[in-house]
Amino acid sequence: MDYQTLRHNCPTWQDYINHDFVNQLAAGTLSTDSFRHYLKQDYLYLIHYTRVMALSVYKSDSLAQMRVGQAGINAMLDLEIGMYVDFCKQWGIPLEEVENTPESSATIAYTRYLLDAAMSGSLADLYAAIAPCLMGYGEIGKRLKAEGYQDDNPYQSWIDVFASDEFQDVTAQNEAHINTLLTGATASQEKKFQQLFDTAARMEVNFWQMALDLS
Ligand SMILES: Cc1ncc(CO)c(N)n1
Repeated sequence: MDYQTLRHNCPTWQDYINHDFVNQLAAGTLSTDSFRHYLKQDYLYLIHYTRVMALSVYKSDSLAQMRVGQAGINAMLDLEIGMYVDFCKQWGIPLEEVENTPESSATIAYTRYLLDAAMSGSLADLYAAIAPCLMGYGEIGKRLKAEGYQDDNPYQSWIDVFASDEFQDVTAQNEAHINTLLTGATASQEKKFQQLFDTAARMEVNFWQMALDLS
């Protein structure tokens, strides 16, 4: 089994990648309220996600596996969370306000699901569960870049992070890593990988919808 098989078999993948939130953001027409809501919830999400990445280091057997986890942690803390901190500055949102925002149900469901999968499963299970997150945003960044950018898009720096060579390098490294981890799995292990992947992708759709609904 490999990453492309998981992606291909996932029933909600296209709903995730082509969600209205993403298309409105790319067109620059997304309401600022929705983006603000997303910004705060995604910041909270990324804190938990980084903890999952740290668990990937804990579950690693080799230095090479640990380094993949390390690159993921760096991408979160330096690239993604760094970008949100900049957005907060630019939009006049104090960081304490973000950190004290109550988590939405969609945020709690997704982050705790990932943490549980990471804690209770194998390293391969962990990567099957986090693959939609990292790989999906990489795919979105690549697509938006290929489609060409709108002038004066207030959300351009969000797109730039996911379209950047740095982020694309991390996703390419992760795809290779996932493929190695999934190789030689038994049928029951493959079933579990797909379930983890599909559930996470479903939660990604809910996450975009939460931002559009301000829920
Ligand atoms: C909900 C969600 N999924 C994926 C990413 C990409 O890391 C993100 N920032 N937020």
